[in-house]
Amino acid sequence: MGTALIYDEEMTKYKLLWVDPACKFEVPERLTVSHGALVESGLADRCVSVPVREATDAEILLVHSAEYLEAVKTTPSMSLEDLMEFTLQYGDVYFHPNIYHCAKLAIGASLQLVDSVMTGKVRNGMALVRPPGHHSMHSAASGFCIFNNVAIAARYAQQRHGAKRVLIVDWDIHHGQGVQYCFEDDPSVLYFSWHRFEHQKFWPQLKESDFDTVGKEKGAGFNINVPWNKVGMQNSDYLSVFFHILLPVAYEFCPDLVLVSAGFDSAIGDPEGEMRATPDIFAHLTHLLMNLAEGKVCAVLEGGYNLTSLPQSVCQTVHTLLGDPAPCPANLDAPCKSALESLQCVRSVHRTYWSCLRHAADLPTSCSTKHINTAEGADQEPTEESSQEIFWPPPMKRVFPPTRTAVVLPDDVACPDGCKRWSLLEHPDPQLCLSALVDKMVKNEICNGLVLVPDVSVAMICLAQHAVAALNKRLLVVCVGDGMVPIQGTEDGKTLVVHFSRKESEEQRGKHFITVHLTKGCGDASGFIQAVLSLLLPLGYEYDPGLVLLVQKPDSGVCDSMWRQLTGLLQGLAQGHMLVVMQEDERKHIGPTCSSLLGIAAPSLGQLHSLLPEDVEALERLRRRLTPDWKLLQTTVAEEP
Ligand SMILES: CC(O)(O)CCCCCNCCCN
Ligand SMILES: [Zn+2]
Repeated sequence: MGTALIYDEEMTKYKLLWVDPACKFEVPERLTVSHGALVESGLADRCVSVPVREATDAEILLVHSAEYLEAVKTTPSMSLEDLMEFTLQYGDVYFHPNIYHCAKLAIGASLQLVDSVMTGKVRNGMALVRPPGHHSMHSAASGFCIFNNVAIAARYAQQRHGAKRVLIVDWDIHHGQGVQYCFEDDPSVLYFSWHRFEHQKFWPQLKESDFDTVGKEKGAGFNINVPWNKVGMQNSDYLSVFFHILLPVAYEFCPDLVLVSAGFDSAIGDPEGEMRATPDIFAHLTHLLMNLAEGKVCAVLEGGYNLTSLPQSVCQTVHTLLGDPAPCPANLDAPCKSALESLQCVRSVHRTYWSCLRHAADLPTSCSTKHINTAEGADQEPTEESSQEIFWPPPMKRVFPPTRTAVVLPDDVACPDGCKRWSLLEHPDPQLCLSALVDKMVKNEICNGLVLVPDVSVAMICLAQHAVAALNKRLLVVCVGDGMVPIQGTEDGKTLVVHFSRKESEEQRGKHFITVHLTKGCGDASGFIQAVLSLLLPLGYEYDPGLVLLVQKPDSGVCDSMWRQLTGLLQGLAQGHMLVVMQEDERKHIGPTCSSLLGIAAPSLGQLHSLLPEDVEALERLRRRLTPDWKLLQTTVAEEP
C-alpha cells in the first residue's frame, strides 16, 4: 500500500498584493520549495500522485456558514481596494482574486487524500496545500486561513466514509482555534494541539488556547491544548509530550482516522515559532502515529515559513510515511522546565477524562497561581524575533538497506512474502548464523530480522554478546514474557534490558535492567500499551541504541495485535535495526511479526478498557524510581524544595 502525494501548482497562484508585515512570509515559494524538494530527493516519484479537485459548496458548509461562503465568493471580482477593504474585517489574513479558487483546491486536496486513504487506495499520504486552514472559523477568515481544510476533512471522513472517531494532531506552532471551536463539544473528534503561547502573549492571544480549555459538555476531555510558554523548545520537549500525553490518550481513544495539521513552523529556523526542534523530529512524530487507525494517517500542510527547514521537514515526514527507517534520535536533552510545567498541567487537567492519566500529578504550584503570572505577563510583548542567524545540520540521508527483513526459520516453514530467508545451511553453527545476521545489520545491508531458535535464552546470550562486540553501539533488549532473563544489564551501559513480565520481579538489577511487571501479564493490552508508550519508548529514545533485540519468551500471553504494535513502535529506534527472537514452536506468530517488520501497520487494539489501578500505580512507582536516571521519563516539574 502506497503513500499519496497531493499537490497542484495552481495553489501557488495567489500572493500578498499590498504591504502587511503580519502576512509577509505567507508566500507561494513555501509550496514550490516543498514540492521541489520532494521531486529533487526522488520521494515524489515513490508516492502515488492523486489530483486535486475543487471543494463543493456542500463540503465547505460542513464547517462554515452560508453567509461567510457567499461573502468569500464575491472576492474574485473585487478591485484591489475592495480586497483590502474586505480583508480588514479579519485578522492576520489577506485576500486575492485567486485565493477563493485556491482555498477550494486546498479543501479538495485534503478530501482527495481522505478518499484515497479511507477507500484503501493508499495507506497514508500528504497534501501540500495553500492557503492553510486551522485558524479559519465558522464565519471568519484568520491567520492566512480562508476555509478550515482539516476540520472539513474530519466531518467529511465521518459523513462520507463512516469514520466514527477522528484524531486531529496539530503540530503547527500556532493554535488551531478554528478547529477547537468546531469540535469543542464533539467527543467523536479528538483535537490535540501544541502551540507557542507565552502566557497568552503570543498570537492569537486567546485565553482558550491554554491547557485548561478541555472541551465542553460531551466534548470535555476531547480537546487537548499544550501551551509552550517559552521559545526554543527542542526535540526532547516534543517527544515527551507525545510519550506522556498524546500517545497514551490517542491509544485509549482508538481513532479510525488520524488527520495531521502538519505545520512546520514548529521547526528550527522558523520566524514565527522560534523553536529549536530539528527537521528529523518529524520523522519520529510521524512514525509514532503510524500504528494508530491501522496506519490511516493524512498529513495536510498548515504553516511553515523558513524556506530551508520547511522542505527538510516535509521530506522527513514523507520519508516516514513511505516506511523508510527513521534517523537515530541522537543527543536528546531533558525536557526543559517550562515544557515540564506545561506537561504536568495538561496531564493534571485531563486525568479525570482519560484512565491512562488517572494518576497524573496535581497542578504544579506555579500553575495553580497562573492567573497571577498571566496578569503580569499579558502586558509584555512576546519575545521579539531573534535576528541572529540560526544553523542546524542538514538531515542525514535515509536510504533503505537492500534487504528489509531477513528470516531464520526451520526448513519446513515457508518464507513469508517480502522476506529474505537467511538459511542456517550456509552457517551450520547457529551461533555463527545469528552473528552473521547482526553483522549484515551493522553494515546496513539488512534492516531487520526474525529468528526462530530452539531456545530463546541461549540465542539471547549469544546475540547480546556478539552484538555488543560487533556494534560498538548500545544494545536494547526488550524481553516479553515470564521467567528469567539470562542477560545482565551491563554496568558499562552497553546493554539495557527491559523485561515485561507478570511476576513481581524478585529484585531490580540496577539502572540497565528494568522489570515492568503487569498484573495480568502481557495479555492485558491496555496495561501493556501504556507501559510501552510512557515507559519503554522514552527509555528507548533516550538510550538511542544501535540495535534492538526483541525477544518473546514461550507462552508470554501477548496477543498478536499488541505484539505487532510493539514491533512497529520500536522500529523508530536504531534506524529500524531490530532482531526479533522467538521459540521455534511459536509458528503462529511468524506471519504477524513479519508483517510488522515489513512496515505494515499493526491492527488497532480496539477501545481499551480502563487500566487496572494496580498497574497504573506500579507504572507510576516504577517511573518515579527510574526518573533520576532517565530524564525522558519526567512528567512533572521538580517542586521547589
Ligand atoms: C497556518 C499558520 O498557523 O501557520 C498561520 C499563522 C498565522 C500567524 C499570524 N500572526 C502573524 C504575526 C506576525 N508575527
Ligand atoms: Zn502556524
